[in-house]
Amino acid sequence: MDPQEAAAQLLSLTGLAFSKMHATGNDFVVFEDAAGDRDLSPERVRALCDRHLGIGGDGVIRAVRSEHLVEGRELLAQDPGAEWFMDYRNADGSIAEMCGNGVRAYAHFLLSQGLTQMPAQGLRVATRAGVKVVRSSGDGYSVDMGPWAFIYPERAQAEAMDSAVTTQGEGIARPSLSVTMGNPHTVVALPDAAELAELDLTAQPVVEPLPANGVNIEYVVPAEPLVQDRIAAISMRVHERGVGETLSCGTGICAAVVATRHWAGNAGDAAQAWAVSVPGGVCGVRFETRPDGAEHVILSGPAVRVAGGVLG
Ligand SMILES: N[C@@H](CCC[C@H](N)C(=O)O)C(=O)O
Repeated sequence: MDPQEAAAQLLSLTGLAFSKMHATGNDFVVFEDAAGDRDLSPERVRALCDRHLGIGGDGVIRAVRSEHLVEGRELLAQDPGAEWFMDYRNADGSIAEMCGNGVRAYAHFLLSQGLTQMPAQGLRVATRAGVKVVRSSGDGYSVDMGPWAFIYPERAQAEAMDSAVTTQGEGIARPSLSVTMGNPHTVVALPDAAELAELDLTAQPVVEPLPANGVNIEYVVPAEPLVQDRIAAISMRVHERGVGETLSCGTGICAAVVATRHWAGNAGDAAQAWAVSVPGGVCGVRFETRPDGAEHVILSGPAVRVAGGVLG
């Protein structure tokens, strides 16, 4: 970003109190705007997220009372407990439907700033991908991320692959599987940890076909054997839509588990839970089937408030 432009954008936010949060290294600038008065333009988001000229982050999260946003009011009408809306923006200023690490960081922000308390049945957070329920867990927070779905269900079921991903510096298109967790993901399996470590994710990988609104891309290596002591383990790196490579992506972790389980067939059925290692730490994933038959993905992991400050 141009330094003068960044300075001007930050000046326009003078006095804004913020927290710097992270969840397995996926980092966010989080602030309260209860009444939804702040114009969170893409330029302001880019300035806040700039790692040299701003605070630095993979995204910005604005805490708005649901009643003050059109999307929030719609959710509140069905779910009066969803008092706070997570307004999530990627570092490039684009809007994303959902953020699995962000929602844990957001819950931790609301609780640590005294903006809400943890109800016995869990904290209901309104997002553009619906209401998510966050609970305290042994490793920090767990989130019911809702049901998963294949983006191209027919191809996914018939061929277990539905798209191809070409990564910078590689002359091959690798087969992949596309999953929505409210936001879009394409998952690629790699044979071993060395290939995962060597990937060049400094440029946007090319995905064919590209989902209409772009996609996050996860590269996974399943443990060998996949399941030990009823825990399935995978390692993952991610290139996030609107950001670039990040140290972790919660929705990406869920999508990676869904794809790996699909590929593993019976071998994955023995797993009670999944442990996903990313450069920023480890998250847990498990599945829960609801009475209506829908299979929900439960994501768990830490959330940390690193620091707080005031702009200007
Ligand atoms: N890091 C997030 C996902 C953030 C949004 C993503 N970049 C998108 O555009 O969909 C996560 O933890 O899920």
